[in-house]
Amino acid sequence: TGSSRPQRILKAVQKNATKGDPQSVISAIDYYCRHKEWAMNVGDDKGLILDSVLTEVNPSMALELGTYCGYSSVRIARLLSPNSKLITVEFNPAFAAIARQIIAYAGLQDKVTIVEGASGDLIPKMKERFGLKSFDFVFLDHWKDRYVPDTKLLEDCGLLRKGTVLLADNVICPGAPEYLKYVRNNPRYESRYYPSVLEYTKAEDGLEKSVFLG
Ligand SMILES: O=C(NC/C=C/[C@H]1O[C@@H](Sc2ccncc2)[C@H](O)[C@@H]1O)c1cc([N+](=O)[O-])cc(O)c1O
Ligand SMILES: [Mg+2]
Repeated sequence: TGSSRPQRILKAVQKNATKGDPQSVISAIDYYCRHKEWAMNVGDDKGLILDSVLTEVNPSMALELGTYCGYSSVRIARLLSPNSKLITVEFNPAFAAIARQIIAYAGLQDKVTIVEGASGDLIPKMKERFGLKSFDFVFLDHWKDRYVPDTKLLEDCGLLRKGTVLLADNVICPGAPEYLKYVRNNPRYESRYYPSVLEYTKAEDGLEKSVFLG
């Protein structure tokens, strides 16, 4: 039994990045996944769009669905203001364990809370568990068939407020057609598509930004 891809990504971070330097962690993962072994991080092309939306929103409370190795957790948390927080939800304990180490290596452990479990189970418990009113920003990057049910769940649990920004990865590749239909035909959302490429490839992909109108 050899190592897993997430374990090899962690090794590449420990070998090539500087402890406490989030940008070097991001660059180390991007280099490894572009030149050695592809992995499903949002990546450097779509990452620049994520960065620009985050800078615009400047969220106090951010939610990420689908942590994987923590690449986008680091991208998000490095741009948060002091006292702002990211909650990231991960279903697979092995992935969560790697992500925790990568987030800590970047020095961002005080800004990021990784919760292990399924988004569908955890979203209804978030208000009570974290004493929060609502999220200012949500990054969707988990199972693509969970984008619509979890968006509806966030609405129903009162976790979205007027102006909350949802940003969804992979709306073209692998694709989230039901989600695009849901947010684009819904008067409660103002949506915009940001064209880009699938991480580390030339295939078409993009991010959908949707503002909840309340
Ligand atoms: O499948 C993709 N992403 C699914 C991601 C899933 C991640 O989220 C949880 S599932 C979960 C987490 C929380 N709650 C419930 C379930 C998994 O353990 C994984 O860490 C994907 C695929 C490609 N691709 O090119 O094939 C490219 C991408 O950028 C992708 O994001
Ligand atoms: Mg993705």
